[in-house]
Amino acid sequence: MTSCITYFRPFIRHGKFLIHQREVSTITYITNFFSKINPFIPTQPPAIQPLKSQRRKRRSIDPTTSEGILLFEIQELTKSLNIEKYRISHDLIKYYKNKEHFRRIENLEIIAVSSTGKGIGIIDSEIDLNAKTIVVIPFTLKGDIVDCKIGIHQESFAEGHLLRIVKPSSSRDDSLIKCKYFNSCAGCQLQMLPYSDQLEFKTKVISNAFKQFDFNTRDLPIRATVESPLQYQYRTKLTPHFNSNRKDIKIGFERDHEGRKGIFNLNSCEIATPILNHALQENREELVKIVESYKKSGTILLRDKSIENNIDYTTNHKEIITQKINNFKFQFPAGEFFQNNNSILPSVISTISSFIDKSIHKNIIDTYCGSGFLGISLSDKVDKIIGIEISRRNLDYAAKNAQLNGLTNTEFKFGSSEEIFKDLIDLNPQESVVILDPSRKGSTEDYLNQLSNFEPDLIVYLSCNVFSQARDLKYFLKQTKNGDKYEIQLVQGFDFFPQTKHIESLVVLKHK
Ligand SMILES: C[S@@+](CC[C@H](N)C(=O)[O-])C[C@H]1O[C@@H](n2cnc3c(N)ncnc32)[C@H](O)[C@@H]1O
Repeated sequence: MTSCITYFRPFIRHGKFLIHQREVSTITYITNFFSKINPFIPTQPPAIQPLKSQRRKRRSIDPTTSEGILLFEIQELTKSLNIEKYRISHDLIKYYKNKEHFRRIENLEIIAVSSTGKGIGIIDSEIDLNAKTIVVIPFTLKGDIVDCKIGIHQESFAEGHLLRIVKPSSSRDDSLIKCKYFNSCAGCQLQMLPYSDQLEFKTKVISNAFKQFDFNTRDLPIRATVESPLQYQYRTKLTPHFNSNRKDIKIGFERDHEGRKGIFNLNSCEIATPILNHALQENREELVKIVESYKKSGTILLRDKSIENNIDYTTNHKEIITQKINNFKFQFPAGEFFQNNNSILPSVISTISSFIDKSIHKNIIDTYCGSGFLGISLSDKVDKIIGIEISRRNLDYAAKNAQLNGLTNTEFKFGSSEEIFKDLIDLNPQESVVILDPSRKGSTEDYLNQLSNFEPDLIVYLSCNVFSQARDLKYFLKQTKNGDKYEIQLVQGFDFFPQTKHIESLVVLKHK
């Protein structure tokens, strides 16, 4: 009995909850049960330890990651709601991590949606009846009333798992959901939201990102997010995971369902192109054969290689893929980076084009150039394109793609983007456009300082992580030598990834 009391102690003190939601936790049952059979079980909560002694040194959290974004947005929300005390005891974090205890909450109202695409609700803390616990619940919208169970506790919030929508938000339309795995698969977050609302959500994410990095968003030219012509069936590459158990092979994605994790079998993905769905369904035996040849878990590549009337896919990382965007052809190895949603690429190119003035701009410096997609697509706007890329395989294809499209005005260099600036001494900065399109983590201070010293007339920053983009732009504008000589002329999202929380963001800066 003593060990039972020790085991349940953190919860027994909360046999009585004074909360707005009706709580039906297993703990309540257990507490009631033990209270009945053992009168020595304390009915009053023991004194709560002073905050100070419970506080651990906070690890530093990268503000451009999901965790950092949530932390910032939760702080903003609690400030706006005047909730001074929201916390989770570290004893409880440890407890939840070690034992699988779930607390069930009924009729919880979702009061906001974070830029991570997850809804946020507030419940009373389990450790301190005067404090609140923030709950973050995937697949929910502002205004939904839900039943959920509370799982693992993180430092600033608890993970909630949706059990049931009790009353839907006025924005929710579940008839729009096309995928049978929606609510279970971690891939898409927004299928229940009408597409125009998805675009609005993404514009707000962009605004949140700039706000997080101290921009006054009212002064920024943030334009409405550009829609994707294809809202389903657009993804040209999938990388399903497989497990290590060869007797029960599963090929699919990470589950995100009622707190259960792990890979689940998936034989369709509504956002992927039809040929990739064919691979997942009809050609599943082929995929299983490939997986059988591996000993461990991993991912399998599915790359759409359809072009014109030739509809096909490959699983071979080295196979050379050809894609046609506008009037240009691009080749690259199937396992290397290429943009994933071809349908929206022409509108990105035409937006960037609209800022390039043939009478002023003579050079484009395409940094983080991959296989040359941006520079080559804009090659008819200027006299010279110089690209730089850190992946040798991508770089080789940038040079080959220039040839494939009959271009003679390009030069592609191998190296890290910071190294390009020393080679630009012969170029007139006032005639130059610098494009940067780094990966999720963004650029570096070294790069941004050199960019500022070079002082090009136009800077075009395309990013799949608007939070690292906003961080970089804050640094560039405020902390580099010539940053204050630039003004932001455009901030615009492009919906490269409909039905998901992701957004591609384009920012254009012009020398004043
Ligand atoms: C988001 S992709 C963009 C590629 C290209 N702009 C496109 O649209 O296809 C980012 C590229 O940056 C490259 N990269 C990453 N770090 C780099 C660095 N320090 N210097 C140069 N290229 C880098 C990656 O290999 C990848 O090809």
